Amino acid sequence: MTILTQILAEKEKEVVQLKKNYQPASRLKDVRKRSLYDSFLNAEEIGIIAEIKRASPSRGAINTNVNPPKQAAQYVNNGAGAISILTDQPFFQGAMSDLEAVRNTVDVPLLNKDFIIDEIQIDRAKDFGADVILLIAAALPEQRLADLYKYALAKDLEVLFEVHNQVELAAANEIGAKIIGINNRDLRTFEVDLATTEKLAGQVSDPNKLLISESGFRKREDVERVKQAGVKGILVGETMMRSGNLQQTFRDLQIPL
Ligand SMILES: O=P(O)(O)OC[C@@H](O)[C@@H](O)c1c[nH]c2ccccc12
Repeated sequence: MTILTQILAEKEKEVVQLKKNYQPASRLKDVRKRSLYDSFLNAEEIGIIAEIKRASPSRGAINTNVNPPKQAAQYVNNGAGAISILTDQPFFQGAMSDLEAVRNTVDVPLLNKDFIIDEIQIDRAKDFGADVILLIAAALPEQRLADLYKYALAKDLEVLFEVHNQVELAAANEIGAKIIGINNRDLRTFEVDLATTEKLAGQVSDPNKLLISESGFRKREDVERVKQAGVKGILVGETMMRSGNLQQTFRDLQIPL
């Protein structure tokens, strides 16, 4: 059984509980919409989505003492264009309350990073302050992805549609995803290879698609590589969470387009 399968099995249980217990109610103090698409598509620099990730199945504990709103504020002060908040608890030690806390601290677009398999998780993401949700092509059949995509749009959320190979990229196009995340990490094997972005980004010619490269960014040359491939943004987790000098880390990774 792959890790993705294990995570999805846990999500099934979480969704059962949510359907029993979750009382939909917006917690938003500031309802203004923050668009990842608009802010990244025509930017003059590579956009950086900095992630809050305490731990992960592939890397174990990363930074379990993080204070999410404080960390998010530092990300934004150093130039992050958006923040990703991992809210999965069993595998990543995140929480929905992290998202809410960050929402009340910074004003950039927020991505709720989780394994979404059901509409109720989208309702909850919206309630807790997400502007963008993640849909992982590898997690669900295409018809289900299409349904969830539509549901999110109807709730005025944006979707980062995550792909890792050509079949998944074809699904993204079929569904009409405007923001495509190319994950350099294979969620089945954990192997990270920036060539994934090089291969897949070259197959997207529509200038109205916003391409984001995800995972494995450590140094400037990594960003140069995916910039050549045509992406407008990068998603950086571990390097941010381990950085002892965020100003320096952002200086290294932020390059003009
Ligand atoms: O820590 P990294 O290598 O910078 O990766 C960040 C991000 O791309 C990664 O956390 C991620 C990409 N897709 C996901 C799906 C679920 C959970 C996590 C992820």
